[in-house]
Amino acid sequence: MRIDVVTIFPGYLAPLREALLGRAIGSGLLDVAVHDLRDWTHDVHQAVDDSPYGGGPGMVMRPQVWGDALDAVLAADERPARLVVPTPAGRPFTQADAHAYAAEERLVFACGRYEGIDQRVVDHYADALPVDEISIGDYVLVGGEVAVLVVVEAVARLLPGVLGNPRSAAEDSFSDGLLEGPSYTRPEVWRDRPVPDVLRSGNHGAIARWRRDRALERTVARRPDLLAALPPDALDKKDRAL
Ligand SMILES: Nc1cc(-c2ccc3ccn(Cc4ccc(CN5CCCCC5)cc4)c3c2)n[nH]1
Repeated sequence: MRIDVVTIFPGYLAPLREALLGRAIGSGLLDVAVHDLRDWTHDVHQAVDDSPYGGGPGMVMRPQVWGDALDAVLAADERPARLVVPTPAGRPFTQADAHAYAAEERLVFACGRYEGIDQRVVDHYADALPVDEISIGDYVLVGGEVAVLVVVEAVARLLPGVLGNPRSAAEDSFSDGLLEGPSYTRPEVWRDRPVPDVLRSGNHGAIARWRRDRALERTVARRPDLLAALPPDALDKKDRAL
């Protein structure tokens, strides 16, 4: 998979080259190119923003610079691409989106700053390729770069060969619609807190039941919306008895 990121702060994307993702890039599983939007400015001030039509706070990013940048970046590789534009006003990015993006040959991310990018940029490219305006949560960041780090990490870990232990991606929380329950490792007792006995019993049926119960309890307490979204047959009689 090829990933391109266009931003006025290329340094913000440096963490992509660390650790797991750094190894994925090194092993050729992932090809990441970060581009400085200002390379496509032509004025001495390298202006990328201007005042919003209709008034309002802050500045809006100019369409011309983004058009020149995205035309050049898209033309640099013939693989079909999906354009992903983080925004507070986007559709929520989910694990299902991460799986869908992991199947793409190429992702191009447009990182806005200020109050965002002139809407005509998204509208223009939506005539030529799939464009997603996505939010990573109901809070307002200063720009799209952190959202891109989140999305790239969620997608890259799903690529075959990137994770040392592929089972863990397959057994992600949300994969069965519930939050995952608590995890424990050695020592058996830590600061007078023992590991739950069932986990040391070797009784795999009882362990599976206990883990399911803890996942249900946690989901009820923290994410009742996930329960409501479960298909009707997702909870069995024992689940409902909890
Ligand atoms: N999930 C998520 C993604 C982002 C994100 C992504 C991309 C950009 C580009 C710029 N910013 C900053 C910014 C600040 C203020 C506004 C205006 N808006 C007015 C009404 C109330 C909400 C804010 C918009 C954009 C970005 C923020 N934040 N959170």
